[in-house]
Amino acid sequence: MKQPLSRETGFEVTNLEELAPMADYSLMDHLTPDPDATSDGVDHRPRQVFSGHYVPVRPTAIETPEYVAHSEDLFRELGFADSLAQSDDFIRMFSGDLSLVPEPMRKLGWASGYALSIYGNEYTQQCPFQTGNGYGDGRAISVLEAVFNGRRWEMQLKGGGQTPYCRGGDGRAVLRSSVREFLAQEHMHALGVPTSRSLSLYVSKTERVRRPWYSEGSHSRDPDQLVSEPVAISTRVAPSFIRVGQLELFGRRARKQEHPRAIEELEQLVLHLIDREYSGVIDQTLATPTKVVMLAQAFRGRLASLVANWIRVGYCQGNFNSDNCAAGGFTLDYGPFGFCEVFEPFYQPWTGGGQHFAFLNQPAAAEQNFKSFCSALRPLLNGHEDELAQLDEIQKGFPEVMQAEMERMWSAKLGLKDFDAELFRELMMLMTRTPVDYTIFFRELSSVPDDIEPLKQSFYRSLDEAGGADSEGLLKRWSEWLAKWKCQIGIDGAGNGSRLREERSRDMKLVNPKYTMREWFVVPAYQQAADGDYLPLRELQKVLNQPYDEQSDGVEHRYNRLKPFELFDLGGFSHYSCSS
Ligand SMILES: Nc1ncnc2c1ncn2[C@@H]1O[C@H](COP(=O)(O)OP(=O)(O)OP(=O)(O)O)[C@@H](O)[C@H]1O
Ligand SMILES: [Mg+2]
Repeated sequence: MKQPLSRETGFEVTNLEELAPMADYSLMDHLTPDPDATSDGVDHRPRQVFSGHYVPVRPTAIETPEYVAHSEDLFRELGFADSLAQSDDFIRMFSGDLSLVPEPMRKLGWASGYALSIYGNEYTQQCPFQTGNGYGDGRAISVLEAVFNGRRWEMQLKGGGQTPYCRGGDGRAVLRSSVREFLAQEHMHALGVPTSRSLSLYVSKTERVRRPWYSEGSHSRDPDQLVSEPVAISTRVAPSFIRVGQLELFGRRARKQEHPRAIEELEQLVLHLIDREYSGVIDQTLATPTKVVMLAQAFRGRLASLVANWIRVGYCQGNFNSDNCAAGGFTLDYGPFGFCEVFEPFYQPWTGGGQHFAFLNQPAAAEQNFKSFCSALRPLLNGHEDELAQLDEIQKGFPEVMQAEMERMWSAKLGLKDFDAELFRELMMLMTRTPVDYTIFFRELSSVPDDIEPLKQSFYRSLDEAGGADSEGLLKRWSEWLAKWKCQIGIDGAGNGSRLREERSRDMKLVNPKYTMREWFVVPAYQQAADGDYLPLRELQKVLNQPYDEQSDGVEHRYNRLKPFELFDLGGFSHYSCSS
């Protein structure tokens, strides 16, 4: 039976009245609001925001909201009863209507500005004013900060209507993209990858918007039609939503001395970040320059580990700009992402993304974001030569730290104590040339097979075919590789069922998931959800939330499968042009 986890309170939260006392808006109270914002928060026009950390905004509720799903795991962690997700006042709040929330909850949310760097290059033209002052949360609005079971969380609606940063966009998210983000966040959490979390998902029964998307069976790279889709609001949860891009906005303003409080606003934001994301590792009483150096060091470690984890589970972020890079070192912004099925080193599901954000280029993209992060901090170290030199060293050391994380990760995936570069290189070659399914291959390998027969389940072409399909002699090379690998993991000659072999297998299965979020499972789930049938989505949610478990035969039969050939190169399945 499920235990209520709310240890402090000893009961599960079943309605907003019980939740309200946990609200604590320290961000709104300690950071600076935009001085030009209207007090009622209904100023939704695109405009320039010159200073302040956030704009108070009233979300625009979606019409006739209906419950789609919530995260039972997160609800349990927060001490919420599952019934809360379908209670009227909770649905109202998390579908964007704050007008009736009980005090001390507030009827205003907040949106933040951020800057954009793409692969380390600063951009300002992406906002309608060409200054960068109109860029930020265009459709993300935080609505609550609260402390549950001793942990502080910020809750943010995605698709909650226009903000001053909307750049003329409608501020909405469609059900399709909301389902993808909702499922992916909890799947990543279950995979053990740091991420923003999913709280809830509500769809409008009547409100729709038009978005470019693919017609059925389209092989076009770009969407070939405009489709009308239901709007939805998903709520995501994290200790903070501070992005590298947000630090950059304030860093750039400080660097250019754009207004008299620019440096102070940068410092406030950095201290807030430390408080929210790094309080366990950075002592509050230290002087700011020391804190800044420690922050860079801590973020470097988290970012490198995060990206190594992405690669471990086959995740490609797709659009790893600085504004999609959370300063807390977790995954944020599930837009044009995808999970690698056929192993391709440069897998990139987003057609607009380019190779620099492709699967195995993510460590290099992370390095660029880290460079942007360090540049944003630098104004705080003006006149502190020692700390500046330390920051430079930390920045320079990124590739080495990243490489060490990658080697650790590959070693774990392969059950090795130490990284073996030659064994790894040969494997990459075989995986690419065969080619294999990334998830199925590593999971099958985790069973420590006697020969390559079980591994063939992951092959996307049958090398056994008559007619010279194996002209490169790959099967022989696979067998040789397997023998070498077994030798390296120390089970060469160890019989089936030997203790060592069992141990290796168990450890490898803890890092090599069996189930992954294949887009062709997700497409029918969001299509049926658009027709009002949410059961397929909830079934998929259950499967993806236990990715390392064997699960039932039925689940295995349906979900542990190679991508069907007819879905290759299909728009919306294999690639997408945008995500909104
Ligand atoms: N429909 C929309 N209306 C207003 N702004 C939008 C809309 N879609 C995207 N934006 C804004 O455009 C920018 C780039 O979009 P991107 O796809 O990176 O983010 P996103 O998916 O909206 O959100 P996030 O990064 O918050 O997860 C963001 O600042 C985003 O807020
Ligand atoms: Mg984004």
